[in-house]
Amino acid sequence: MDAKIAIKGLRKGFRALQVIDGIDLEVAPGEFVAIVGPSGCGKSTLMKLLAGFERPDSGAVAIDGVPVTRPSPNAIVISQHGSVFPWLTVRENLMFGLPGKDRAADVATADHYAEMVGLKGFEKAYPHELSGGMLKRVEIARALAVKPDIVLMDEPFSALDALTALRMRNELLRVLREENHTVLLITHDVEEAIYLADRIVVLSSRPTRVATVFPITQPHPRKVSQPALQEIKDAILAQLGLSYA
Ligand SMILES: Nc1ncnc2c1ncn2[C@@H]1O[C@H](COP(=O)(O)OP(=O)(O)OP(=O)(O)O)[C@@H](O)[C@H]1O
Repeated sequence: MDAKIAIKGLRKGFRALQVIDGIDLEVAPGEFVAIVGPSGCGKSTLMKLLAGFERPDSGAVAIDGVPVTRPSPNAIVISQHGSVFPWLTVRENLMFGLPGKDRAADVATADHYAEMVGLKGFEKAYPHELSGGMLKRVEIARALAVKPDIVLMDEPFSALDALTALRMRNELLRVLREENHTVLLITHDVEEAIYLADRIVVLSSRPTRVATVFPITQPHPRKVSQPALQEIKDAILAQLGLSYA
C-alpha cells in the first residue's frame, strides 16, 4: 500500500544550528508510529515540518504523495500546550472547525465526539469548569471531530498526572479502534510509546537522524511489564544512552 506519510531526505536547521540531518521514514495508512529521542534532538521541529508549520531546508514531506507546503485540515496537531478556547463551551469548541452550514448536524457531531471521549453531560460546560484531563479530552475530541486522516501528537499527555495520562491512552486506543486515523506521536515516555504504537522510531541526538526502528506486534491491551516488551524498552533506553545500573 502507498505510504500515508513519506519523509524523504529531510533536513532542517536554524541559522548555524543543524537540527534534522536527513530523515527518511514512511508511515502506512492507519499506522500508529511513536517517535522518541533525546531532549532537544529535533522532535518538535520534525512535527512542525510534518504539519506544514515549518519548511525543510532540503528533502520533503508528502501526504498521500502530495508535498506538504502549508498546514492542512487533514493533519491535525495535538500539542502539550493545549488550544481549547476558554470563552467557548465544550460543544462550541468541538464545533469549531466543522462546516458550519448545518448547525443541527454540527451539534450532533460535536456531541458524538464529546460522548466518545467521556464528556457526555459536559457539552455546555466552559473550560474553566473542567479538570486538566477533561480539557485534554476536549482537545482530542476537537481534533478528531474534523475527521483528519492524520493526527500528529506532540507529547499530548505530558502535562497530565500519571493516572489521567493512563486513562487518556486507553481512551485514544478505543477511539482509534472505531476510526482509522494515521497517528504520529512524539513522546519522551518510552513505556507510553510501547503501550500505544505499532512502530517506535528512535531518533539520535542533534543533528538528528533515525537511529533504530522497533516494530511492536503485541496485541492491545498490552502489559508493558511482559518480558518481550521489557526487552524492547531496555533496547530503546540503551539506544537513548539511558540504561539501568
Ligand atoms: N524556531 C526556531 N529557531 C531557532 N532554533 C530553534 C527553533 N525551533 C527549534 N529550535 C532549536 O532546535 C533544536 C531542536 O528543538 P526541538 O524543539 O525540535 O527539540 P525536541 O526534540 O522537541 O526537544 P524536547 O525533547 O526538549 O522537547 C533546539 O536546539 C531548539 O533550540
